Amino acid sequence: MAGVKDYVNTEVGNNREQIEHHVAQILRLIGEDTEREGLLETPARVTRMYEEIFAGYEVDPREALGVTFDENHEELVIVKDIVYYSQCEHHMAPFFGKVHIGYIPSGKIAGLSKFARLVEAVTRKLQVQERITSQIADIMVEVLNPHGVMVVVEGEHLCMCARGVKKPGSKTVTSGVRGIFREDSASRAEFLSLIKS
Ligand SMILES: Nc1nc2c(ncn2[C@@H]2O[C@H](COP(=O)(O)OP(=O)(O)OP(=O)(O)O)[C@@H](O)[C@H]2O)c(=O)[nH]1
Ligand SMILES: [Zn+2]
Repeated sequence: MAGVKDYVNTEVGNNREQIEHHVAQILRLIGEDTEREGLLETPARVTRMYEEIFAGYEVDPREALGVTFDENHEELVIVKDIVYYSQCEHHMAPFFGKVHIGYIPSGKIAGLSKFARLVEAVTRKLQVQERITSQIADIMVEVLNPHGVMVVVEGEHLCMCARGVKKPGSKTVTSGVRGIFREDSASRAEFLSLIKS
């Protein structure tokens, strides 16, 4: 499988010329001079950036988590502070932060790097934070069938900082809780205290 950085959106790659054309149009429409030196390469740069930041469309997130091992560890496993960058689907403005994933396996574990790959697969596209959170939790359940999953996502949304209500520093925190974590407040508390430590 390709490395996290190797994922590209081939749809963007196949439509490079058109995307560059439309980016140049937008530059003109906002009042820019597309012939000035600093902007000559900008449509091509934006297109290359789209190949990267929209690479999630090319990846099946279930496969990202794909390689699993049979193992008898039935205690809490946490992979925390997984940094993500995504784009809000309302404004196409970046939002970014950290994902914390905890699960209690029931015979099946995944390689640790695969959690970061799963996060890449669901965040590198137009998204809302709630959907990122529930997709990660649901795919964990589907692929690993664990006793429980808990996902916490922290996000800072530029559409709330740089424009609109202009509230820099405000953070959105979302959680997804599946299986045993729903009933067992002690497991939830253990997860929450460990992601803070
Ligand atoms: N629930 C949720 N809302 C989001 C997310 N990202 C952006 N938004 C919100 O999406 C909403 C879109 O609201 P609209 O009223 O259609 O758009 P708008 O006029 O640009 O809204 P303002 O941002 O309030 O100026 C805004 O309230 C954003 O803060 C997200 O990940 N989850
Ligand atoms: Zn937004």
